[in-house]
Amino acid sequence: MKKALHFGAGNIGRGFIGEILAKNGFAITFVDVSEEIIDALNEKGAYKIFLAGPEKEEQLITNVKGINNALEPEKVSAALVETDLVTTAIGPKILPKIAPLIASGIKQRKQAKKMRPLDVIACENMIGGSQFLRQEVYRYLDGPERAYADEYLGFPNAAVDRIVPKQDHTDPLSVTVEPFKEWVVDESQLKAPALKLTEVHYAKDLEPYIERKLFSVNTGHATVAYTGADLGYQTIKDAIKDPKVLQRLRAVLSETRALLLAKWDFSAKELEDYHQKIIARFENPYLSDEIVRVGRTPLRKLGYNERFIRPLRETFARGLNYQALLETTALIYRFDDPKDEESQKLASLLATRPLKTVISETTGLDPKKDHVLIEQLATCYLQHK
Ligand SMILES: NC(=O)c1ccc[n+]([C@@H]2O[C@H](COP(=O)([O-])OP(=O)(O)OC[C@H]3O[C@@H](n4cnc5c(N)ncnc54)[C@H](O)[C@@H]3O)[C@@H](O)[C@H]2O)c1
Ligand SMILES: O=P(O)(O)OC[C@@H](O)[C@@H](O)[C@H](O)[C@H](O)CO
Repeated sequence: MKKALHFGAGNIGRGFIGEILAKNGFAITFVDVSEEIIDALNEKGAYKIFLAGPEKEEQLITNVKGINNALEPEKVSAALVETDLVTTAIGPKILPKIAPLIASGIKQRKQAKKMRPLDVIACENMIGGSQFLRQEVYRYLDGPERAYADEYLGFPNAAVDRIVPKQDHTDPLSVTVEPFKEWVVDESQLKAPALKLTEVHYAKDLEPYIERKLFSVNTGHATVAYTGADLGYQTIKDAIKDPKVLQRLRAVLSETRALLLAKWDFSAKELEDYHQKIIARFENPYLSDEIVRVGRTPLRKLGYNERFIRPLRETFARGLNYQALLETTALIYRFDDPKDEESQKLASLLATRPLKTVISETTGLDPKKDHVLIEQLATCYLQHK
């Protein structure tokens, strides 16, 4: 049986990546720091996925086990020597933390003279996720190890799309997911094309796909979250029933749609259908997704290449409309989740530093070059009642 090593046994890891790997005949070793999940995987060797729809269809994923990388890091590198594929769904900020483990596995593969290709696919919500992981891994490799990795290791970028909310099953492994799913991998960066997965789309150029996904699903999702939070809602499905939220979502999607149309080879009809489908996904009555999950880590979401600042910069540069994006981005500074460290850090920055400095430092916008956007964001923030 083929072997996959997957980092991050959380919602999307079990609820999507695990499903596809299992369907493709892989035995999966999940790596995670959650003792509860890893122990349960090793005890049961299987888990269930439920589809959030009227039928509540279920699927059993078998041939799974786990390694706790906080307790047994050496087992992770040993597993990497024997694996046929590596995937991650762990969060962009955690990738640098697992890079040394992956590097150590690569060193051992080299020592064991494994002269066969291996792809490492980061399935995170970020542009260039696998290539970012590659950079982090290479920091721990010397010259000959880098040469080995150049020859045998691929880090193809990817875009993954399936809404998997926080779970409330009594069984820690069961996971409820939306029926929709899409996984796109950059074919040009594959080292082991013989291991192409069914139900995964391989694109010659991933950029249009990742931008379409991030600036539609994720910009839209976060728009519902931050607008909904501001109006006192707790869940995405409740927030989107409010006409003010839906109107803001439509306005934001129309702005990012104009940008995607200007940049890439999508047709207007294709993008309109895609956006309509996204709205229906957010409205799914069988899925309960909390606003605090979708709005989580607001400092990450304010990043220069992230779901708001990049479309803001690019619509601005192209003379396109960006008013709804601007108003929504300003709301991120008002998002308050006492359990979210980044939300609390943002509040403390706002309390102690000048507003425009905070905007510039949190978004990476340049006070000289991007002063118009910084001014406009500050005005939106201050005018908000
Ligand atoms: N949930 C979704 O709808 C969804 C959809 C598409 C993409 N994503 C992306 O997938 C990634 C994971 O999201 P998620 O929703 O599954 O989050 P999650 O919190 O459910 O899962 C993350 C897992 O990583 C584990 N983890 C954290 N630090 C670790 C470490 N140092 N070593 C090993 N394991 C560690 C956590 O214990 C957790 O089980 C994110 O990049 C997210 O943007 C999520
Ligand atoms: O995972 P984040 O924090 O980048 O974004 C939150 C949600 O928008 C996201 O997890 C979506 O549910 C997912 O990207 C759908 O494919």
